[in-house]
Amino acid sequence: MASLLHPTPTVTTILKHRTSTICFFCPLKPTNVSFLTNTNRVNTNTTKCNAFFDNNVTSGLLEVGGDHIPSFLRSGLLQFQELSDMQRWEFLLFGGLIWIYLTARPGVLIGAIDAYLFAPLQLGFDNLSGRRNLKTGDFLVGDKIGEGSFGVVYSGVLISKNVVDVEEDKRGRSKATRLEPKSKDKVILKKVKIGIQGAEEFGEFEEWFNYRLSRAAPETCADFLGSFVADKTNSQFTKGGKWLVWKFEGDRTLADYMKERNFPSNLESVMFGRVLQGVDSSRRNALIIKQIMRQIITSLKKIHDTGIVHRDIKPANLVVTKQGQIKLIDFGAATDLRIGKNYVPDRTLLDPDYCPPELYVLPEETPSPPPAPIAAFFSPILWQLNSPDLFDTYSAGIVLLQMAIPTLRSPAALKNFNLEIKTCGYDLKKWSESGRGWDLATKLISERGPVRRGRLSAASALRHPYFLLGGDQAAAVLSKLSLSRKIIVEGILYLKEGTFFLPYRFIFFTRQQTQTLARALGGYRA
Ligand SMILES: Nc1ncnc2c1ncn2[C@@H]1O[C@H](COP(=O)(O)OP(=O)(O)OP(=O)(O)O)[C@@H](O)[C@H]1O
Repeated sequence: MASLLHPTPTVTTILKHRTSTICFFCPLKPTNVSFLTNTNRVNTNTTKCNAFFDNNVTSGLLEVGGDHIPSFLRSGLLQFQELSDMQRWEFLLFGGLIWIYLTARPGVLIGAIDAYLFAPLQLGFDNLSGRRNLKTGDFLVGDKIGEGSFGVVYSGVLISKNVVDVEEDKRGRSKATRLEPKSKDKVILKKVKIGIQGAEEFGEFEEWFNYRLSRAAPETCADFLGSFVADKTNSQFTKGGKWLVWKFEGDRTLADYMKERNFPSNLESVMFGRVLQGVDSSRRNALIIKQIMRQIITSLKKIHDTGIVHRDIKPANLVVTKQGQIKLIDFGAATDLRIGKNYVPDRTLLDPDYCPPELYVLPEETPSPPPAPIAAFFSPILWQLNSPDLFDTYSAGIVLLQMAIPTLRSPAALKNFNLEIKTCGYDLKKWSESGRGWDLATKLISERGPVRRGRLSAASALRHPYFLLGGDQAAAVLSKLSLSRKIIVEGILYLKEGTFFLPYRFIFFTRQQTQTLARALGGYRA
């Protein structure tokens, strides 16, 4: 049954013809039609919808085929019809605004539906299907592949009778070395550390985020299989220890690919299924990077739509699947700002190399979240005011830069870059111009042009802003000064431009030294 607002004349109609919903304007040919005005029901036999207008029905509810409209809906619609045009517009406007608010990011309405309907349904379904009844004996733990502050990550296999023959060695330990497991049975197991402060809470959060995303945006992250608590102690398990389990999504992360010299070409056939033909290599590289970036940003958009900010976006947390999908992993630092999950105002969980300058996902003065329903109700306002999602997009920007600039791929180079970009006030354009001399390089490396010019001479190159903003010169001059002069100069460098006459007057720099320092100031100030 559907309600349709009738444009002219002003009639609100509900039409139902047996089982199918129909439109007032369609060339319906019902028989045995009854329609209900505000006051009475009129039965008629007609062959066309439009015939109702001929019967002077300009307002009322229409029932076709003898079906009855539920009384609450009928009374609601009748009340709506009794409103003046102005009141109807007001009603619609108010309803529209409420709808916009409830559906605006991070989605109060869909979040409530998820929490009160989908989550319990998932729990019930998983319990019935046995998905939530994972046990210690279901897994064989293999090699350790990573370790964070709160967990240790292992590869492993889900024991399935058809796939792996489990044998016991002389000491009674399980062994599964004789049969290769099928890739679909490979899993990743994360053991939550025991006795480390915050580890247990971290495990709970990571589990919660994985379940939430498995409902809201499953394609963005690794397939979460569930968790279990070890029920015995042996060489692999400690009784009472919590384990989280994911499907094995791929044996390398973006960080692993980026470490190789031939990145990004090493991802070409993974991303595109084949080697791109007829495209020159630099363009091919650009296409691969663009594809990776598109996937990262698309996944971020999806998780942000649910109110989740990952807070640890970096190449090591992006698994590349065999099908060329980039999947987000490691949601231990994530926060759901729809309900304030894993949000502690003054706590920042971050990798300093990928973290934005603001350090916090919300301003530090943001209070601790209230109970979930209240937090959820106010979350669109919080989101609009603070745009917490931009925390992740900064990290994604760093990933893009590392992919595009090979010299930024090593951890040391990235640290250096972070210092430089801080000095440039996080102005990447300034960084590329002053620090890297990009503009100068483009003017030095170019064709001569028709009159054998078109490239900078050494003299003009020295006048280029790259050299004028010479932090190197400031450092060189400073290194030759006595300590007392150094302190004064440091102090002056700290002040704004226009105070340079001071060293000239009082500490007898040569004019040239003063000018050099003045020029250097822009580049030196740390
Ligand atoms: N679903 C998966 N499929 C394949 N590999 C995975 C999967 N999940 C994790 N890994 C691998 O395990 C490594 C560690 O995982 P994860 O980052 O979640 O653990 P962690 O303990 O938080 O480590 P860290 O804090 O160092 O990031 C990843 O870098 C990746 O190589």
